[in-house]
Amino acid sequence: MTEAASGIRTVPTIAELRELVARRRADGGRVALVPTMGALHDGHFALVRRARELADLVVVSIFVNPLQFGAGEDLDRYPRTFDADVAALEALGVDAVFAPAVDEMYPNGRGGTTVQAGPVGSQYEGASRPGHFDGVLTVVAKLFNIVQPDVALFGQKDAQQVFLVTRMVAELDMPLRIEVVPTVREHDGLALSSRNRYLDAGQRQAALVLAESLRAADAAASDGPSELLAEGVAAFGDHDGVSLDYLVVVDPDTFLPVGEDYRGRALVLVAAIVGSTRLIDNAFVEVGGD
Ligand SMILES: Nc1ncnc2c1ncn2[C@@H]1O[C@H](COP(=O)(O)OP(=O)(O)OP(=O)(O)O)[C@@H](O)[C@H]1O
Ligand SMILES: CC(C)(CO)[C@@H](O)C(=O)[O-]
Ligand code: BAL
Repeated sequence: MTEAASGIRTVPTIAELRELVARRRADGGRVALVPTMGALHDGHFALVRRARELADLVVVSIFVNPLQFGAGEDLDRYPRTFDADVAALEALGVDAVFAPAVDEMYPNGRGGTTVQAGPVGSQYEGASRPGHFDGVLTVVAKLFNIVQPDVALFGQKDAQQVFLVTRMVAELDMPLRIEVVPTVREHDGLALSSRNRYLDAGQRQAALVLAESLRAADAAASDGPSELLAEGVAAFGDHDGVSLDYLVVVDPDTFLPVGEDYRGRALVLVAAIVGSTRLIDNAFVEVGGD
């Protein structure tokens, strides 16, 4: 374990992290966990700031989890900016960075015990990334067991992840609260994402179509689900180098697509490939008027 002057610690092992958390918990302190894959940006920092408000001890995990990447995905080239990440977290008053090696988390490799995300886990993101959410829930469950936080924070940008993690916590009776933080955007509406680094200037501009499609869907929401979807999809019309993966409107309570008679609050999910980079975004809308 290494300790900087201000007291941030980078902890590579489960045993050391458990010890550190147990010491603070013995003083009656509340513990918050912010799980990340590093390459931190202002979206992550919003989670960390909220964690700082909620807890006495803030743990940020940085772990690029191989279990949630499919064959041919960007596991090897996923951006890694560890020193800058730790410096930024130190400035935000984070107490500990849990940064385990892959062997520390999966000493028996792949093929061990995993959490199954269920049917919603194979829809939308899960349809394009088979096994992704089993990998996410498995590592998140491990992190919850290791840190045993009072609260864990997740970003609304990964809406399906939020839904599945919240449902896992409820269905497996995990004793913690999930706090969801709104999506942080660039001034022009692009949702911050570590994968935005893959975009060149032209692709960065083209990527605005995701947020535009959500705005178009919102503007048509009062007319009903099919109008909303038609307008959202139409926004992709003339964007070269962008291919729409899915645009769907779901009931936030079930994550199932809404029927044509649906009225009320709904969630529009969009995913598109810009160049070779897969990006996602989402927005709440009021179907059928306010
Ligand atoms: N723009 C954002 N606003 C709010 N939270 C975010 C944002 N981007 C990421 N997060 C949240 O930060 C946490 C860690 O996410 P992760 O490390 O995968 O970053 P990411 O930017 O989503 O990366 P990726 O490019 O892999 O999607 C997740 O809970 C995620 O939802
Ligand atoms: C929650 C998470 C850190 C699990 O690896 C990851 O899916 C992410 O960064 O959103
Ligand atoms: N932001 C979710 C993690 C992933 O894309 O693998």
